[in-house]
Amino acid sequence: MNQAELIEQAKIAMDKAYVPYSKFKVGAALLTADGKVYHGCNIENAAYSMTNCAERTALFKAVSEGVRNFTVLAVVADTDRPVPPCGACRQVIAELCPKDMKVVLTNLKGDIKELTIEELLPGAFTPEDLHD
Ligand SMILES: O=c1ccn([C@H]2C[C@H](O)[C@@H](CO)O2)c(=O)[nH]1
Ligand SMILES: [Zn+2]
Repeated sequence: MNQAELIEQAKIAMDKAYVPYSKFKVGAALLTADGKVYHGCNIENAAYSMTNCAERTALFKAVSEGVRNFTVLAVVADTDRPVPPCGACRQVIAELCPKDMKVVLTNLKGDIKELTIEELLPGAFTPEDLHD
């Protein structure tokens, strides 16, 4: 699957967003080395802080199926600039994805920004920091 196709998958995921409070839909599509795609959307809650972002929804779905061989994560929203993942998602991406994995940020106008998670969250706290 190429990048344009993965972005289309993220848009399909975006349509599923449950956003009665913010009305701000976000979609994510996470590609694995064997070509599987995990969709994620943001899922809000009346207890606002329980909201789960699109990026973490996709990652948690995959990890809950024992899948970790991620190669690209695409994220889309109707933003002026390519949608930047929040700090919480950056931390979770840093934990679960390879340092050099491509994160493709985009918007509905077709602007695209490609970054690695190392660039999105330099010097992240990682599992290695827990060891002696
Ligand atoms: O990268 C982002 C940024 C925001 N949101 C969600 C959280 C909330 O539901 C809404 C507004 O912040 O957008 C995401 O899912 N991903
Ligand atoms: Zn987030």
